[in-house]
Amino acid sequence: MVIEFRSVSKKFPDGTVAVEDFSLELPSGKATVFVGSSGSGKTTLLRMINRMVEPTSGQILIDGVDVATRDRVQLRRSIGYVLQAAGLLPHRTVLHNVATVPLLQRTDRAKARESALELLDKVGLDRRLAGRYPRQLSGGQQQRVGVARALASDPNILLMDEPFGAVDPIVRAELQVELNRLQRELGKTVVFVTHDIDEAFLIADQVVILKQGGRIAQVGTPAQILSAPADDFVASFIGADKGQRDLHLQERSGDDGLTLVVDQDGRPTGVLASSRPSAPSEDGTVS
Ligand SMILES: Nc1ncnc2c1ncn2[C@@H]1O[C@H](COP(=O)(O)OP(=O)(O)OP(=O)(O)O)[C@@H](O)[C@H]1O
Repeated sequence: MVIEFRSVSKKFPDGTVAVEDFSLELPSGKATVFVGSSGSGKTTLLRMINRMVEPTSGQILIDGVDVATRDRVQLRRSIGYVLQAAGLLPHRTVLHNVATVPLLQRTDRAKARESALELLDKVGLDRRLAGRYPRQLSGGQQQRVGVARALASDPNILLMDEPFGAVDPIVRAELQVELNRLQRELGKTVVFVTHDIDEAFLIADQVVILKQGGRIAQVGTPAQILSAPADDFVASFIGADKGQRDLHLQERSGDDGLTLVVDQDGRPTGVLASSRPSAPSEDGTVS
């Protein structure tokens, strides 16, 4: 499903302008990542898609339909939402957490249970964890449950707000790879928020680098941004000014055939031009 922002602004009652005149199309079945420093309006942008926050002006359309015309509860249930702390219900089992929305929608209990178990398989969790409570899981496992729960109503859109922020770097890398796989397999329109540019490059089909007030510094594929940062702000944000690192190559698991140049810490610093010969703007190899 295509999501379109049309001149969207959000001013909170205390006068804070979180987003000003933001327009952008988020392509269907692709992952768009909003990345920017704290307070740049990422979460506000995300929450306006499912009407947890209402814009002050402008419109957000999903497949051409203004979300303002949709029933809020229905809209929210039709869109998957994953939060940093997984947002699981502490006194419910893993199975119950995953099946929450289908049960609310009065899906047959046995059917909800079976699909919840299948979702655990899908996100790489052992079915034996189904009877546990969230506190009996590791942070990474909790995040997987959070993703399974968001997928339970089979939404076409998945909103993810710093979902991997609270887990350690190794588990985080695993979750990023898993998300790439799921994204390819399920073809959802994913909107992902992070302040970590490296995470953005690993996950995104479309990267949106934001300044304060939700102002767009640059939009493009990871390859376009890495090879041609729009200005000094972007160059500095993506670390292009940090000088040479100890570089090697890594195939990205997306379907774009991209080969990233990464440093010794696995942070993307460039893209190999020969992997996508048809795109003339992607001629910069290493930043
Ligand atoms: N309910 C609110 N009332 C007033 N101001 C708010 C409210 N929610 C957010 N803001 C302000 O709007 C701006 C954008 O906030 P937002 O949470 O969208 O940023 P963010 O880029 O997601 O930041 P972070 O990375 O810190 O989560 C900030 O200045 C924030 O303080």
